[in-house]
Amino acid sequence: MPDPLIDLDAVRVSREGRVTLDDVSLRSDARRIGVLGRNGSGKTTLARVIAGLQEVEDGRVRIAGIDVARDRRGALGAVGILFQNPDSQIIFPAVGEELAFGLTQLGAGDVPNRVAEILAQFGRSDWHDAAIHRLSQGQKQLVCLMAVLAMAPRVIVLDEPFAGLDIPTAMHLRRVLEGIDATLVQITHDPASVADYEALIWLDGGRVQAQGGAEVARAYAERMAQIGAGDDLTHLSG
Ligand SMILES: Nc1ncnc2c1ncn2[C@@H]1O[C@H](COP(=O)(O)OP(=O)(O)OP(=O)(O)O)[C@@H](O)[C@H]1O
Repeated sequence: MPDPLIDLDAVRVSREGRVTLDDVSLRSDARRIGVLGRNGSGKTTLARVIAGLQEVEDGRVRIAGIDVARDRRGALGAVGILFQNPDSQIIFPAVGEELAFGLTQLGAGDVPNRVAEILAQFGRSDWHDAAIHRLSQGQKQLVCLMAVLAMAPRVIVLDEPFAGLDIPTAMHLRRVLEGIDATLVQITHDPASVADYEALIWLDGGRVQAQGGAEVARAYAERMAQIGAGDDLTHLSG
C-alpha cells in the first residue's frame, strides 16, 4: 500500500522542556481532516509539525512523501498553512510582494504573471500595490489565503483562521476553501465545524485521546459539555 498523503508516526515534540505532543500518529488520505482539542492541547503544535515549521524530537513526518521540516522547498508545494492571526504570517508591506515571496521560494516560473492571476481570480487586481497594513483583518486573511493558493499545495492546514472574522467574511473564505482541490486539515475546538469530516483526531494534553470519524466529534462535544457544566477550573492551570 502506498504511503498516505499525511503520514505522522509516533511524533513527539517538546517546547521549552515541556512535552507538547507525545506519541501522536496520524496516517490519512482523507480530504477533510479535523483536529479537535481544548486550549493548550497541542493543536497548533501539530499544525506546525504538519506544515514543517516545527521539528520533531522523535517520530517521523511525511507529507506527500516529503520530510517537510528538512526539505523546506518541497514543503512549500506540499503544504500551506493559515494562522488565526494574519499578522503573524505577513512579511512584506505590499500585497504583490507578499504573494510573490512564496512563489519565488518555491522556484516557480513567471512569478509576476502568477501573482496577477491569483489577484484576478479573486477580483482584487487593484490590490497589487496596496499597503497591507491598511487592510482589515478579513482582507489580510484573504491575502494569506491567496498566497497559499498561489502555491497550489496538496494540503492546507487551517489553524482557526476565521475565528476573528465577521460571519459573511468567514463564510465567504470558507466557501472558497471548500471549493478548492486540496486536502484540508482544520484545527478547532468546535466539534460542530468538523462534524461531517471523514477523519478526526482529538488531542488532550498533547496525546491522542481518540481518533476516527463522526463518533469522535460526538464524544468530544459530550465531554466538553460535561466539563463546562462543572465549576472546577483546575483544568485551566498550566
Ligand atoms: N512557543 C512556545 N514555547 C513553549 N511552549 C509553548 C509554545 N507554544 C505553545 N507552547 C505550549 O505548548 C502547549 C500546547 O500549545 P498549543 O498552542 O499547541 O495548543 P493549542 O491546542 O493550539 O491551544 P490553543 O487552542 O489555546 O491555541 C501548551 O502547554 C503551550 O503552553
